[in-house]
Amino acid sequence: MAMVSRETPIVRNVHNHHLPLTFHQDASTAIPTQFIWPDEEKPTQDSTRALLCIPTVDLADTESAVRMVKEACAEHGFFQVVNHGISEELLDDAHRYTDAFFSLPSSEKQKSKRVAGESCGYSSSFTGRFSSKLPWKETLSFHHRSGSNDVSRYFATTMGLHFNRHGEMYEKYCEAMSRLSMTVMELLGMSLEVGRRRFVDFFQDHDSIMRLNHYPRCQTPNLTLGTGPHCDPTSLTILHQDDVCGLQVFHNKRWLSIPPRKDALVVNIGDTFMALSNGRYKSCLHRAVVNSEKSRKSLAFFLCPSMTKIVRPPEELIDEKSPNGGRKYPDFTWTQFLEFTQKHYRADNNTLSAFAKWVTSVPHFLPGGD
Ligand SMILES: C=C1C[C@]23C[C@H]1CC[C@H]2[C@]1(C)CCC[C@@](C)(C(=O)O)[C@H]1[C@@H]3C(=O)O
Ligand SMILES: O=C(O)CCC(=O)C(=O)O
Ligand SMILES: [Fe+2]
Repeated sequence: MAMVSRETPIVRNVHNHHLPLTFHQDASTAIPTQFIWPDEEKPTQDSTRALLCIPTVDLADTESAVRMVKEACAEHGFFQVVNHGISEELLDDAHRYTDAFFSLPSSEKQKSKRVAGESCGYSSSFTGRFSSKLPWKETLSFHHRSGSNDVSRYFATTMGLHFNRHGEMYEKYCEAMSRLSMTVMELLGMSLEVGRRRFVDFFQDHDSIMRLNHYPRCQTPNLTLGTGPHCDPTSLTILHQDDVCGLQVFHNKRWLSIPPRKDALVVNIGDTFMALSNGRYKSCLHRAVVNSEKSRKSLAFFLCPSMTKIVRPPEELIDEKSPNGGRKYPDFTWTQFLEFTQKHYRADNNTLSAFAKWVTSVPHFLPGGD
């Protein structure tokens, strides 16, 4: 049986889940068919070179920050922030601990295996969820509620006491991401002229998700994707890339790479915030490509409202005279939308509109319904 090199995820044969399909990456060995994406979704050579220079928002200059956020979010929903207050030491620690986790033997990582229907835990290539278009990645996701010790408890209980320090560090990282999310929510509130506190108050009791992405290098990077094309269904994503290029945004009908910048955090609007802005701000299609030279990591913090809060735009953003009473999307809760993305749908650029049709077609699901 071919030895599995460290760079390649272990893929359980998706047809009979018990037979691990191991394979060794070399020039002659094609990757398993489950990882090969359809031709129309495969990354082409030119897309790895075309760059998207997203606005660099200096959080120390509020006036220019509001203006730049407004322009970016109305166009593609992506910008990067500098002077964000997250120390280089904390960012380095987060990457170092992430390297340590993904370097563990698969048997250790499987201890935190994602449970079906749950959005947290460890997953290698999502073999338990999808049977084709498998992403060339392994991930670890966990919940973070502000002021709780969810994260350190998750690591201590799921991974064992020798992971206490991981948990404490990620708890600190998530608290820092929460604080930064609120700063961005102030800018979004001011840019939409609904007031600095409007969205900060809405997300006070947020129930967010932290996701660590590890993309092993791949001998045939043009056949697969690290993360397929999608719009984040969440409200706001704050992402730190390592020094390897891979994040791409679909803009002006082209896939454009966002070059990594160690001192910056990439921020993007998700579908839930697009609904909160009544469609004025865009949640944008993006993906992650892999390469044959180096593995890549990204740390993504997904801000999500508390599970039962009704997602409804401020009155100021609703023009009653427009069709549908001025509403672009129906009321919904994040619980409903998250379940939709986990059970019915692989997130893509139609997720929110498909969800809007689904949630209004099932009246007893409507919040406040009987
Ligand atoms: C709520 C979430 C679901 C996903 C993780 C967070 C926000 C982004 C979502 C995701 C990354 C979109 C692309 C597909 C997905 C399956 C993935 O590649 O991980 C999505 C995540 C998920 O459903 O686990
Ligand atoms: O790894 C990246 O750069 C992007 C990952 C992403 O889009 C996600 O996890 O939602
Ligand atoms: Fe994403």
